[in-house]
Amino acid sequence: MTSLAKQSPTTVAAIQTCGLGKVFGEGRQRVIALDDVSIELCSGQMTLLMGPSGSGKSSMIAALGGLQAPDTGQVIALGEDLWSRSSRKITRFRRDHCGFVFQSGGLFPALGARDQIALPLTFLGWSAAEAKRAACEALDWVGLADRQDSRPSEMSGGQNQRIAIARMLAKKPTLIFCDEPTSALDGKNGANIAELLKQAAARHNAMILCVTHDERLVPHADRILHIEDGRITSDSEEDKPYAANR
Ligand SMILES: Nc1ncnc2c1ncn2[C@@H]1O[C@H](COP(=O)(O)OP(=O)(O)OP(=O)(O)O)[C@@H](O)[C@H]1O
Repeated sequence: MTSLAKQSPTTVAAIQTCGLGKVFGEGRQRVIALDDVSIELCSGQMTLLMGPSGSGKSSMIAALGGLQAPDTGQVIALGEDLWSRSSRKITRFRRDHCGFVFQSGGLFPALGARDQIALPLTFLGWSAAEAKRAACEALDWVGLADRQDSRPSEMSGGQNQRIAIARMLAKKPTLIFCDEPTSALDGKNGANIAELLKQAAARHNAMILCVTHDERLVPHADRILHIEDGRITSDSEEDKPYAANR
């Protein structure tokens, strides 16, 4: 486990897990999805979580992002014991602090880009004017300020994924979880998305945990974790002196 003592003054543990475990099924169907996972993930860093199919990557995002409770262990998120809270408080925590990006952006087919971003913000209680302003800012940030009214069908896969990222970033989440955000994209668009995420981590001092099979993301990452059979098998921060990673 990365010790807090090794962190530079600007990196703060956004999430710590201790002995995280998750099991599905019983008897011969029993699968250990997470096996005694203890890690710390820092604000301002983009960490890749890599591993073979079925190794536990999505289970990890689900446990850390307040989507699915682990069976054992703790998730300390932003200093609070996430899974000891009521489900209502966990939902509020996700809404207030977490951003998610998945393989297909999950955009609304009928909405233009600005409304894709603004509408969910109004559901969070933002005024229409605030939401519109934040949406325009987010579109500018991902380089699509000139496509405010374009619908998903009028844009490329890479552009739609940038909109999905803008939508996630608009509410300025502190904890960002991505599941295969580049797998549907070609090399250039994949690199573009990776760079946007990395800049987001730095600019908003957010923690980003990104599940991927995509080796092309490796050069953009601050840290790489490998997982197999639910256990963390390597951590780039443990493999070399901490200072060498800066
Ligand atoms: N709801 C579920 N019911 C039963 N088994 C499950 C469930 N969710 C996950 N598993 C099992 O837990 C293990 C870990 O699954 P998980 O989805 O976390 O892996 P993954 O690394 O994300 O896989 P992939 O890269 O294929 O998406 C797998 O063996 C999977 O079959």
